[in-house]
Amino acid sequence: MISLQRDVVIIGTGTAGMTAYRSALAHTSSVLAIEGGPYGTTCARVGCMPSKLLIAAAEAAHSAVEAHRFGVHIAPPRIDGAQVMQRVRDERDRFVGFVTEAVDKWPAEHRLQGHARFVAPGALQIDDHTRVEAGRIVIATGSTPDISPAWRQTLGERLIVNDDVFDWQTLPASVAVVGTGVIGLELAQALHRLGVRVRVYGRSGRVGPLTDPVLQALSAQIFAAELPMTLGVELTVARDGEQVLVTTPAGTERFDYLLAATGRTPNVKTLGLEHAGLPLGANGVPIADGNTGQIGNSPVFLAGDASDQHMLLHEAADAGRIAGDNAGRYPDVRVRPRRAPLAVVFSDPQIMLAGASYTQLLHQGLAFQTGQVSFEDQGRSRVMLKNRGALRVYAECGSGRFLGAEMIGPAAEHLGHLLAWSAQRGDTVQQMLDSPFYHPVIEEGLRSALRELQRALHMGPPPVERCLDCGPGA
Ligand SMILES: Cc1cc2nc3c(=O)[nH]c(=O)nc-3n(C[C@H](O)[C@H](O)[C@H](O)COP(=O)(O)OP(=O)(O)OC[C@H]3O[C@@H](n4cnc5c(N)ncnc54)[C@H](O)[C@@H]3O)c2cc1C
Ligand SMILES: NC(=O)c1ccc[n+]([C@@H]2O[C@H](COP(=O)([O-])OP(=O)(O)OC[C@H]3O[C@@H](n4cnc5c(N)ncnc54)[C@H](O)[C@@H]3O)[C@@H](O)[C@H]2O)c1
Repeated sequence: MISLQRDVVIIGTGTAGMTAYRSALAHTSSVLAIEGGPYGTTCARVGCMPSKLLIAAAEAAHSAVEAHRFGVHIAPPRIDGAQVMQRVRDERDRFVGFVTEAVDKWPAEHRLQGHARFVAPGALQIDDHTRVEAGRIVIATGSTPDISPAWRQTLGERLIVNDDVFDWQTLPASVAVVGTGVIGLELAQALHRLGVRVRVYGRSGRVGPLTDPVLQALSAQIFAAELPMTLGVELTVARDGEQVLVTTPAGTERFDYLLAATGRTPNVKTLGLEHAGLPLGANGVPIADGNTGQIGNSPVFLAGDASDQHMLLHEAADAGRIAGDNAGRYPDVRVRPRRAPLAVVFSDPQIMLAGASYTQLLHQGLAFQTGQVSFEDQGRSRVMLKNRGALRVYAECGSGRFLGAEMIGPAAEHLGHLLAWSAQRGDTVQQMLDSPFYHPVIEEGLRSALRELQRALHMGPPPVERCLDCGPGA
């Protein structure tokens, strides 16, 4: 057994671990980053990037199918599944290559491969080869898909998760997608548009992460119009040769695979936390301060998906930076306020939540008002035949301070940024309305929603129907 001592040890070299490493290095060169799996990060290997590559291929196919609505007639697209998956894997490998190149440049004494677990407070064992005494530790171990053990036993390799999809050599004929959260929605729609027979199964009637009941209902309606869905049911699964049978009260359907998109669990169960002397929550995850990453008063910090908070790339990067900096400077731990919340789903139409969500506002007990725009008749959206969905914006009564927004509709990834930036700056609705709006753009729809909001706050005139400065189509 090799014995090592380091000022700062980071467990996990995903996005959070890599930013933690760089931040800790600013304080000490005695840093060790331990990786139990392949280098390359979840985002690049099996997450954000390959999923967006698959979605991009699906968008290309869908544009061809929809072209006739413009009077442009092209033959139905022929989808070459092998070529689609080849591009997904090639581009994915390129992104992964950028990450592994960065890790390769780290000094060899800063890297160690193996699974880390606590054997005592401040002491880690890596597989059966190394023991490390650490002054400070950052836990950045990420998350893994929740999989029902019973389904795994019944279905064997016919039960798949996102990781498996991005290693396919070609597209299968059929997939049952279980879960109507972010991963389920993005992957089910992409596969459907690429010609795979898909059915989406949901335990609840909810589709996607929107919390505003008006938009949640619209989301369910929009996606159910395109995707075969069976919602609000418990299902049973069986295996028949190389096929999966999914049974609900609505009947039994046969698929090549069952894709579990039923949530993700922080990777903390095999960390030996019972030996770490840390305060743990009911779910077994250490209780950390979101603005410092510190777990209790200990020299141990938590970052990224492992914290079970905001499982998003930019949040993992920020949390890693904060945790690494504080681990490096410990005991001089500093508070780093977090950015305004922002989440985007890359479905069509896209979904976004910026600033406080509707549900958060209800829980906070703030007096707020709502403005809304439908994209059905919105000028630019209609021009592009992207006129589905709605945006709802929220602001505080009395001050007129913009608080947040939720949306399903065109260009939500871009509107989400504008709105998260406004929420972070603490803009008032009036300040937002005083900003420039070009014509004809989807942002004019935002202006209509803000005018309605300003009126609901009793801070502005009644909005003019079919407003003149918007040209035809608000
Ligand atoms: C399909 C999919 C699509 C996504 N799309 C988006 C998106 O579009 N936008 C977005 O913002 N987010 C997206 N996400 C979420 C985003 O990928 C994650 O939030 C982010 O990658 C988490 O980074 P992390 O550093 O916490 O974890 P990871 O990158 O998973 O890193 C954790 C590392 O710790 C290692 N590890 C675990 N346990 C140990 C141990 N005991 N010892 C040593 N090493 C260990 C693991 O091997 C891993 O390398 C997506 C996720 C998925 C699954
Ligand atoms: N665009 C993005 O930013 C993006 C994309 C993908 C993933 N992510 C991140 O990854 C996280 C995990 O995604 P996810 O989709 O796995 O989780 P999720 O929590 O978003 O959704 C899980 C869904 O599965 C359902 N479910 C759970 N058990 C079930 C069962 N037995 N039968 C039927 N339905 C069941 C839940 O009701 C829920 O709707 C996301 O919350 C997000 O933070 C982000």
